[in-house]
Amino acid sequence: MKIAIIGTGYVGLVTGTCLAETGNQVTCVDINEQKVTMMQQGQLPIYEPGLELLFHRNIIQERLFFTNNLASAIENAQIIFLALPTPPGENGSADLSYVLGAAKDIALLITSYKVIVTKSTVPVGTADKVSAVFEQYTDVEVAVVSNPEFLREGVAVEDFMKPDRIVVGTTDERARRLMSELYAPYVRQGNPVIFMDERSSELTKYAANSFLATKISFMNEIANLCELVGANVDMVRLGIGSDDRIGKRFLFPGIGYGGSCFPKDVQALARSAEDNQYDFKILNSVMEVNAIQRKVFVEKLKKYYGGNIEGKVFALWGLAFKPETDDIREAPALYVIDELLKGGAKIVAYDPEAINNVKYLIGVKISYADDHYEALQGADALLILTEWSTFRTPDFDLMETLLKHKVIFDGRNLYDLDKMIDRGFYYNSIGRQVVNQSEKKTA
Ligand SMILES: NC(=O)C1=CN([C@@H]2O[C@H](COP(=O)(O)OP(=O)(O)OC[C@H]3O[C@@H](n4cnc5c(N)ncnc54)[C@H](O)[C@@H]3O)[C@@H](O)[C@H]2O)C=CC1
Ligand SMILES: O=C(O)[C@H]1O[C@H](OP(=O)(O)OP(=O)(O)OC[C@H]2O[C@@H](n3ccc(=O)[nH]c3=O)[C@H](O)[C@@H]2O)[C@H](O)[C@@H](O)[C@@H]1O
Repeated sequence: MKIAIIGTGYVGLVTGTCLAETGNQVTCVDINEQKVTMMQQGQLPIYEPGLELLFHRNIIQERLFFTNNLASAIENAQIIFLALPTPPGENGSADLSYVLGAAKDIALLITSYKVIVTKSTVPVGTADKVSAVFEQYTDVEVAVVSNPEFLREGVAVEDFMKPDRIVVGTTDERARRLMSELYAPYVRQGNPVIFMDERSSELTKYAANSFLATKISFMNEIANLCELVGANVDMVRLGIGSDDRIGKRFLFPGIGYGGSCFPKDVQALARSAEDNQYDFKILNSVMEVNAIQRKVFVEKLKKYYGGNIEGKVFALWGLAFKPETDDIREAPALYVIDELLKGGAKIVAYDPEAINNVKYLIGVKISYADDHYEALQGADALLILTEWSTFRTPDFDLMETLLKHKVIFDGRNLYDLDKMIDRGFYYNSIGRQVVNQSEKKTA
């Protein structure tokens, strides 16, 4: 099939590459000329595990193309995917200007039937708005389909190639046939392509993200309670997760969810409920808990130093909002950095992939290390903010020689409490007892 993808961010580029992988002819369009030039030269603008191999293979085999010329990209395309940003707009509702603007541009160019697919996360009623744009600017027939994306950054290729499910919202029979054909190679193991109306499909996406965010905020509250009552959240997590009705996944407490989606999507759904005179109480609490969680982490740190962190040197392990990505959008690490700097502390940060994005964003206000051990040199404490696998089994002997004090604040619960007791580290994690309180004297 001939496909056009408008927008080559995390979603558009993964979608385009993975659709080319099953034999489709895919042209990706972006307004960012620098990005397009990079991709035309065979360079990936993002870090996403497993993407590089597929990206190069499909470029070499001439199934994957990049351009900033919308007209040439959509001319022969049967299906046009909109993978454009939907950032928080006024009052937190989704800003549809990218999506509706692109719809208008496309409407002014097309000369034959097209299936227009909204891959971006968009509020209920957007398919109708997009259809209205086409009705206004062209007489050519189109079917506007909602096809939300459920991939996770860091495992995006795997998620796209083997999705748990594919949701397609359409009432147009021709579009339904084309979408079934397009996705058939991805559901050969039997996972469903679930067809529904456009509105239900649009809401499904927000409901999924909001439910997952709710799970995380719930566990963060359980973790906070664990600290007060002397329970261990890891044990509670295992205890409840083995119940199939609850499930083992997405029960990890931490310093709050970040990323480009959960924060904006929970907010957008709450806003959308409000617009419909519905007070979505749970969502408001989910957001409140999430905002508090990163503050709790910084407060614990400050309390340890008697409220004064001025001149302290902190080694930060992890800057990305989650491991296996270079994405720092809404990363809790950015909040922590900001608060530490406000308190007069010094920071030496390390992240395997996100360091350049942080350098670009905040520059020389903090120092950067070339590896995680280098960051520890002379630091008063180590702060773990992203659970990269390279941090999981570090050389503790080496850490002891590098750190000025054996103090770790772990926002991701990477280490075993007994091990830290044996090692004599002051170890403060989430929802578990604080280990080796006596070490505090050394700080
Ligand atoms: N990042 C993720 O993991 C997921 C994102 N989504 C949703 O997918 C949508 C896109 O998200 P991302 O890929 O993260 O965004 P992104 O910000 O990484 O990429 C968007 C791309 O669109 C380009 N663009 C903007 N205006 C354009 C135009 N008029 N024509 C062509 N290109 C244009 C930008 O230059 C950029 O490269 C959002 O609605 C998001 O909520 C859904 C599932 C997962
Ligand atoms: O709409 C989107 O953009 C995507 O949002 C999330 O994917 P993503 O943001 O890439 O990453 P997640 O793995 O979901 O993690 C999000 C945040 O939650 C945090 N998290 C996750 C799981 C957990 O148990 N605890 C926890 O604190 C992570 O650290 C991270 O900050 C969803 O998982 C995807 O299904 C969805 O497509």
